[in-house]
Amino acid sequence: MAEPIRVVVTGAAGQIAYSLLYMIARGEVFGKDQPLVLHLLDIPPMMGVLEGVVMELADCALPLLRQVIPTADPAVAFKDVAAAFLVGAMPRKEGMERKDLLSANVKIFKAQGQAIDQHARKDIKVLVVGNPANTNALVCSHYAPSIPRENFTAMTRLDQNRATAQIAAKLGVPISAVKNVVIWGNHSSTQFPDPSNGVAEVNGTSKRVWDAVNDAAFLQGNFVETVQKRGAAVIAARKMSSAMSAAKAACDHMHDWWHGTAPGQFVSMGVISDGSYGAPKDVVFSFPVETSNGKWKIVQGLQLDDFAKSKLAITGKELEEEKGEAMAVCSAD
Ligand SMILES: NC(=O)C1=CN([C@@H]2O[C@H](COP(=O)(O)OP(=O)(O)OC[C@H]3O[C@@H](n4cnc5c(N)ncnc54)[C@H](O)[C@@H]3O)[C@@H](O)[C@H]2O)C=CC1
Ligand SMILES: O=C(O)CCC(=O)C(=O)O
Repeated sequence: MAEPIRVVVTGAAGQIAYSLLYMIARGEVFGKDQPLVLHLLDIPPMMGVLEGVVMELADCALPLLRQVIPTADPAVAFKDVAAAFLVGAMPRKEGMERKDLLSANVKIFKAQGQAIDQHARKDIKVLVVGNPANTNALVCSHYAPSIPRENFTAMTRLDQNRATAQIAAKLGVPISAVKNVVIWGNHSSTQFPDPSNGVAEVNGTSKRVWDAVNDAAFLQGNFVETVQKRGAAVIAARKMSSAMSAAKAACDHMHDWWHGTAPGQFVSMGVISDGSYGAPKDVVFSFPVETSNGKWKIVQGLQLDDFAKSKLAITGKELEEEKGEAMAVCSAD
């Protein structure tokens, strides 16, 4: 069996972590033959709750879990870690936009970027989940200059999973029959869920999602809005933000980054933009990517119509504004 790897989850006493830790420790992300040492970071007042999570992890009797290190010290949490799930941040309440969290949350990601820079492995893979996820990932990378910028990513896989589920339901096919419906831009209500390169297996035949659904008004209207506003709909219903589905999406994201995507499969990841498809450069923008050997590559050559281009422009503008605001907050600190 392989040597254990160290994996950190921040916000480890929170609701997403409660689902996420079990999935990671069962081997659903790094593999069923990859032993793990789990580092659990939370803030000092949550250490009592975290102790309960540690007890439960022990009581799960998971063969791959070699050690659990609960801590409130980022230096301990990030020491020698190969992968980081940065979940710990304040969630929004009903009526707020995710960017309303920016001033409180970016400072967390500045401090954690600095700790990653000093203590983590230089090939660490960082997934930022805490909102506003794209801009937090940008800030985190900015304060970890010794680590390549492509090692910092933000989660838009939940949005992709939501979009895929909406299309599958519309067509009355299983989720596994729908592929390559992707998310562009920000994990916010300006994101653009794009079915135009999606394919679906319907009655044994592979079709473009666009042709299979055959309802442009739905694909450019209700579908887009439902995915954009799904997080808010869950908050309105649950009075708490999505957690089980967020944990599942975090596992999907890291799994595909770690192990690679299947040939021809696109997944959505917030990654540092090189300006592809006219997106602003140097913001963390969600693109369709393919992954192999632990690296992601933006899928090139997809066609964007005028509708799609206008949506990318809106979400790109929002990311540039968030970047300006975040950097101002961080430099005022
Ligand atoms: N990107 C995405 O698709 C999604 C992002 N989110 C975001 O994930 C974040 C976490 O959500 P939940 O787990 O539901 O929240 P939660 O409030 O249940 O848990 C957050 C945990 O983070 C901890 N925390 C706060 N500051 C910290 C710090 N400096 N270091 C370490 N831990 C810290 C808190 O003490 C708490 O235990 C929120 O910002 C939420 O908006 C949630 C769902 C989807
Ligand atoms: O919507 C939120 O603010 C919290 C959870 C989230 O980001 C989501 O469900 O997409």
